[in-house]
Amino acid sequence: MRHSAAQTSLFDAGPHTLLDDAEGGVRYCPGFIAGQQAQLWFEALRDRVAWEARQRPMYEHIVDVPRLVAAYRLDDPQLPAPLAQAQQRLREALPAPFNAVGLNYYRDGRDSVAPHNDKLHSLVPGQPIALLSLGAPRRMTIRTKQAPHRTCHIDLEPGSLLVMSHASQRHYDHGIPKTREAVGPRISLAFRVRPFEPGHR
Ligand SMILES: O=C(O)CCC(=O)C(=O)O
Ligand SMILES: [Fe+2]
Repeated sequence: MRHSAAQTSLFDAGPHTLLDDAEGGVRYCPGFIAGQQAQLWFEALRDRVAWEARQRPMYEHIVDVPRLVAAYRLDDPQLPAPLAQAQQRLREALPAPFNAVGLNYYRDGRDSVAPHNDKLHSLVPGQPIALLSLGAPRRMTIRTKQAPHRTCHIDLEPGSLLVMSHASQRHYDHGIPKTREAVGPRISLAFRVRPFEPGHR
């Protein structure tokens, strides 16, 4: 890891190591972005991103993906300002050469993401995934893939950053379960290092 004043401030914000492995495991940093800033980014992205409602096959049916999504390459000239600013903040804190961001918009407690690991073939080995949370808090469940399953729950607060190692994707699944509790809307930004081919858009 690179050492810089900005990186020290990441650690000053009080990261918690939830799981450990040779690549940094899974770390949670509350207050990575100030609350007011997180709220402004939430509102701007909610209102300006061209959110997509997707469908996917499940067994012999086609089902709605239970959240709205969007994705950008970070070199996109149309990149919304909050994403460029968030990328800059990440660059101060982590050495990873993030080049892509996936956005998830959970409108209410019925929206969710099923337990999964991020697709390893579309990630550069050794590079982390950084999840920045905006809007209402939601609970994430992280679970060992192998029995006996060990489960950890973490409430992802607005302005928090969750950094997951590439290695952690092989051994753990993560998801945002549905909840019957009255929860407000949440947007997550998943910054990744993708193996884009030169010239590919
Ligand atoms: O919303 C989150 O915090 C998790 C999103 C996620 O796991 C993903 O986009 O792959
Ligand atoms: Fe994921």
